[in-house]
Amino acid sequence: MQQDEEPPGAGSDAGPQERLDVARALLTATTGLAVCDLHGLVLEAGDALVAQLALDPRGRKLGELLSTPGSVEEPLPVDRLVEDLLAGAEHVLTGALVRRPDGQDQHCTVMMTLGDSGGAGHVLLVHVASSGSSPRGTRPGPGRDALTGLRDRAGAVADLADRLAAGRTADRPRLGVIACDLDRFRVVNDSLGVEVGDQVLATAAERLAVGLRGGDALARVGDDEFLVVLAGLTDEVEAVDVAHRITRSLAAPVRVDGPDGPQEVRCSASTGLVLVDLPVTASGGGPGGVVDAGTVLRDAHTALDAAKAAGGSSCRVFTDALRERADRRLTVENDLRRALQEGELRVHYQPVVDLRDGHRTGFEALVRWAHPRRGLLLPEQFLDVAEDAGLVGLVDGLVLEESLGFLTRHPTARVAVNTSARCLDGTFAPTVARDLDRRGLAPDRLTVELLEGSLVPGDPVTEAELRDLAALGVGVLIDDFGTGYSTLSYLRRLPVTGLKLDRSFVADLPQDPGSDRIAAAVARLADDFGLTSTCEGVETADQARHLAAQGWQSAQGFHFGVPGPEERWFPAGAQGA
Ligand SMILES: Nc1nc2c(ncn2[C@@H]2O[C@H](COP(=O)(O)OP(=O)(O)OP(=O)(O)O)[C@@H](O)[C@H]2O)c(=O)[nH]1
Repeated sequence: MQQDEEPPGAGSDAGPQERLDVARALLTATTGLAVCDLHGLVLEAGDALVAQLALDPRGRKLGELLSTPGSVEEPLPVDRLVEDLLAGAEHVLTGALVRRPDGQDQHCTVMMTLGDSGGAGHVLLVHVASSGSSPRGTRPGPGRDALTGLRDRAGAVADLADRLAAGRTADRPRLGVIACDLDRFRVVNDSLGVEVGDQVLATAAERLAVGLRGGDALARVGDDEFLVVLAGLTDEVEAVDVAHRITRSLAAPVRVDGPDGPQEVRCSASTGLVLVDLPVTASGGGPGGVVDAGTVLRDAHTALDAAKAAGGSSCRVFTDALRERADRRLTVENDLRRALQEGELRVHYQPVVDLRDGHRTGFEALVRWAHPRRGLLLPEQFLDVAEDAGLVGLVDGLVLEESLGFLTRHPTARVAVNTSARCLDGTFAPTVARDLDRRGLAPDRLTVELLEGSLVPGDPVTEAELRDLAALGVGVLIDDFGTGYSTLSYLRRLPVTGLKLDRSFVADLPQDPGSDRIAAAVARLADDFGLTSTCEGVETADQARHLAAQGWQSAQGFHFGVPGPEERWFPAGAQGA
């Protein structure tokens, strides 16, 4: 990683917020201070640094005392960092290992600035902020993550359990535990390679370390997941502030050494915070009752899931209401797994008509759950749970299979199926091609509808899947058009064949002038791009006439027919569209 070329947060172009964050980190961290000459020779050292290093560093070179985070053998490249400062950077910031003579190496964050020695030129001001240590030191090995040098999951859980068992003290009544996970990190790996992914992970670890105070701990507990334990909290606001600061600092671009040279990568993170009232005694019984590490981690995760569900790059604090919601989701998830096995999911079909003459051009396939107790459930009552639980592939696969059967039984029909972008994992297009071929179906009788908001811009796997589908002749339609983000860039980049206007722009037609202008503009856009145009949620003849006059080609909605089972459209023995 090029972390020493210009470390994250370094440079004279650091924004005011970032400078404030750095200043705050220094004020709150257990910081060792040293004054060095420009070759890194330590001239003066504070007591905290002497304690951190377990020796008196005066007269020694920084490179002997500090190494790069990944390798204890590799001295911190002090000369390079000083060069950045001399070139104008306000400060440089990097992760490092403190190499202690007792072998108890410590992960730390080093910040350097230039100071004025008062006539004798510049000196180097060095701040070494400790970011947690291991009983066995930070050399990658058991209990340590090899990439970042941080504690691994097992080490983090053991540390948390120890802290909970130790209970509260007057100045440490609470713990704050933050689960932090990078957003859509897979895309970085897939598009730029795992080496760049590693650089992003290492930078995230460094940025997290900067925000730590004495006694706090940081660990890498999963692929792209970190755990921060904030010790000695008296105030809830303090913890929320740290969580927000982490979210903000990770949202800043990361400079990496990419396949085509240096570049910036953006990979935000979501955070979930849980506040734990520590028990009065080791056996529990304090205001928070008995708390175990597993429960705390589960609650932090529940908050993290809520932050992810809010779209990422955000922070959520755990509450009992979140727990109840998570429990309810788990119940629905288990029920859905059973329903999939017992064949309770059904496909209904809603007609799509040509707006010019009202003839039926095809159907949209819509999943329903014939729940034994709750009746017929609509997709919005269970699909988000299916997405979260990784079941959406099974649901979409079932709808696709049923729809292909429908096309086989009704040779002139066309059908559009909804597909989660999550299913575009490299296997979708080949599966569709094989299934169409097996049934002898023309590909242009099938359209795949993708929710605009579920598409990840720039994901090469998704883009390749869409290209393969389009090359096959399958329609690719952006559903709920106008509600997601990066819409226009999709039209430019992706082989989309059609747009479906979201029902929210249809609901207030023809009276609402805003909806009217949007609908008209999107119709023109579709026309200009040579795309098919469909509107959904058409409920009145007035709306249908208005949309037809704007140039929309086709429509669906209660005005033309509510979704129903196959038999409604094709009574026994009937065929065709
Ligand atoms: N570069 C790199 N990648 C890793 C490492 N360990 C795991 N990964 C990858 O990290 C990715 C983790 O992705 P997920 O957490 O499933 O998903 P995500 O893309 O971050 O999506 P969300 O968390 O839902 O926002 C996977 O692609 C793993 O292969 C590692 O040490 N280095």
